Amino acid sequence: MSTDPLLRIRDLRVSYPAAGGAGGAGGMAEVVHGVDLDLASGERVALVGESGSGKSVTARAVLRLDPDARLSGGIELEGVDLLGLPQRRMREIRGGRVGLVFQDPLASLNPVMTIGRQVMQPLVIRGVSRRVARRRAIELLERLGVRDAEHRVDDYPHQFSGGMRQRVVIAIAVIAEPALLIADEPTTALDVRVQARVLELLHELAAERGMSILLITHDLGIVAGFAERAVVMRHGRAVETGTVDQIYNAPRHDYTRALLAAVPRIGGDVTRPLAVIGAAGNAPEEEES
Ligand SMILES: Nc1ncnc2c1ncn2[C@@H]1O[C@H](COP(=O)(O)OP(=O)(O)OP(=O)(O)O)[C@@H](O)[C@H]1O
Repeated sequence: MSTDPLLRIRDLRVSYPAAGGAGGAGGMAEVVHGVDLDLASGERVALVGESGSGKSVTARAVLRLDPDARLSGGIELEGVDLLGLPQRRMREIRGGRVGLVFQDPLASLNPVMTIGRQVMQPLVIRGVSRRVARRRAIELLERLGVRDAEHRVDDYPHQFSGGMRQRVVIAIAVIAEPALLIADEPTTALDVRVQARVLELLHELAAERGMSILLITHDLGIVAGFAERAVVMRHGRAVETGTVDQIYNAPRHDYTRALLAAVPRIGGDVTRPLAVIGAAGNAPEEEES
């Protein structure tokens, strides 16, 4: 049996045209500096780090979503080198073998297309009949907790709440049964209770379908109950990779310790101010209250 990972990223470097011509050769500035990441079939991995650490750029590189980005290194999905594929094949992979969920559900939905048509679309463009696609869309929305989905498929996005819209976005991402779901801060825009439910749904879907998930988050607090492994990113580099248990209980890198210290803990002292992550990656500054 093959032990090849579903996704294998090696020495990934991502550069963008540098503003004002500064930066590296050819006026490019490198923002991701040689990231390695493996994701096994059915595995849930979290990519964690502060804003600007390169998490989204890494995730977007997997699907080659930024036409301006120059990518080097290796990205293999199911043994296929994605960096060598023509754009036509990449379009098949997006929404096909790889589903995508972004932070802002409203921005990801078309305001003038019904929910049903948007959820059906990945199936319809892959040749499934409208009748079958509509049925599958209704079933999936119901599975994701959209009540009365039979009728609500004919609504428009503005008629859905934020949490319900994020379920719709998840439905669009998974309806074609991807092997991998990339979820970039999928719950950041939601209130805490809805956040927990959406993460639970993603977890259940992954288990039911054997789907892998790459969860991108700045919030180490949500990783423990969700992922099996985590990759901690800082300044465009993966500074620590390990099981969630190891990362939480025996972090090796100062920066990981600082991120952990910033997570409010249930049962912890809620009057203590949150730790601030030091600019040089030192232990967090703490203030007595
Ligand atoms: N299209 C782009 N052109 C130039 N630079 C970019 C582009 N997209 C991202 N960057 C830069 O790459 C770096 C990493 O950004 P990235 O969005 O991956 O961070 P992140 O860790 O996902 O943070 P956030 O949670 O804020 O999105 C940042 O310095 C950002 O300014």
